[in-house]
Amino acid sequence: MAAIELDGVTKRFDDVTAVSDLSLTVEDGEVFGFLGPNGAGKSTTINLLLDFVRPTTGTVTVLGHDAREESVAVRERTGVLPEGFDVYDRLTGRAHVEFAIDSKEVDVDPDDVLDRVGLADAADRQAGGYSKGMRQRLALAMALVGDPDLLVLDEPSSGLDPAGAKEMREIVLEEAERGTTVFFSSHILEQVEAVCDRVGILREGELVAVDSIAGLREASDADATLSVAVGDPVDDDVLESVRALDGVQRVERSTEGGLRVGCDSDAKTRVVTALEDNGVTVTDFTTDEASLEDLFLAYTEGERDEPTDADASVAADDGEADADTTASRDSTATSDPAADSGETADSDTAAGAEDADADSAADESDGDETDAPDAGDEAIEEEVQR
Ligand SMILES: Nc1ncnc2c1ncn2[C@@H]1O[C@H](COP(=O)(O)OP(=O)(O)OP(=O)(O)O)[C@@H](O)[C@H]1O
Repeated sequence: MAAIELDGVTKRFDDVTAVSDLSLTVEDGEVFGFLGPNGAGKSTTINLLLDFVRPTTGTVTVLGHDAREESVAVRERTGVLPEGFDVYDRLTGRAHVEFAIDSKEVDVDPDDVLDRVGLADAADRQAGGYSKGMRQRLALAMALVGDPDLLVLDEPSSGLDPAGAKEMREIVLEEAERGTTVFFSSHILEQVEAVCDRVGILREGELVAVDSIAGLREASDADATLSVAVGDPVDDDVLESVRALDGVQRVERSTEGGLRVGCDSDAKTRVVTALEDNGVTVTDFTTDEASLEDLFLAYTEGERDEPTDADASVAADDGEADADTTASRDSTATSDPAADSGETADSDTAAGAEDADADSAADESDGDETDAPDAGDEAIEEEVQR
């Protein structure tokens, strides 16, 4: 069974189309990275999964439940780390987790959960004194309460330093090993490379690619830079003939007297052959593959009418996790500060996700947001009073 299934989902806010005709399947147990630049529609998609916003058209199925009709069942089995989560300064770490336990109505030892995220020693301290990394781990602890089948993490490494991001990554991987499906968003490809089986790239509300990072890299026409060492200096006319080759974007002379050629991956052989055909002795050549950042930009910037081989219509059908990428789950997952939060899931949503007023959601028929975060806010404030 698929953990998440979006079928032809469009979400419009007045004249803004936040998500457009999105069809996507995330398999059970998969770690799926959801990528896109600011405003691409990532948070909106997450809010659609949780019934915090409702699709204008299309259907959303989460853990086999219709996200609209059975949002309570979805939330019972889903842990959420919202973008821009912040703690309640006066509450201890344990009180935060106890709040999540009460909301989910589960019988769990809060210290066990805090231990899982490495906060056991800080359980009795007020969360206002926690570092950014500790706050994120606390948010994750709240999301982990009740061993959810699905973890939804919106920019989970937001604002963390490399060490904090590494810890977050390790916890995500541990959860994945327990069989939890993880769906998380980021706007930086490097952050998800290590932990994700597959990534989906969203651009202006549209899914432009779904694949493993290795698959994306292969399919992308992001430049590689070819460095060619030559026996004798290359004449200007030879240089021009290389520049004119199909798939070559730029050619320059290197300081060592050779050439540096920016070209599509599949143009490398043509460059070397053309040089040799023109009597140039190629003594060595090396290629620098496009960086992850280049790759991300190749999918999210530039002309829209230059689809890559891994465009969504091809790749979205590929429901299986790519074995190559699964094997490479061991690297980074960092993120920028959540300065851009506040569009949707606000700081109270971690609590609110479990506590969201399902009736108020169900009462809404026009597809606008529900006010789940406030429900969580009030309840946690009551907790403070006690
Ligand atoms: N409640 C709303 N009302 C009006 N427009 C909205 C609302 N929520 C989102 N949008 C718009 O929908 C688009 C997608 O926003 P969304 O927050 O989903 O993007 P995102 O990919 O999560 O961006 P970021 O990385 O900045 O968080 C944006 O143009 C945004 O302004």
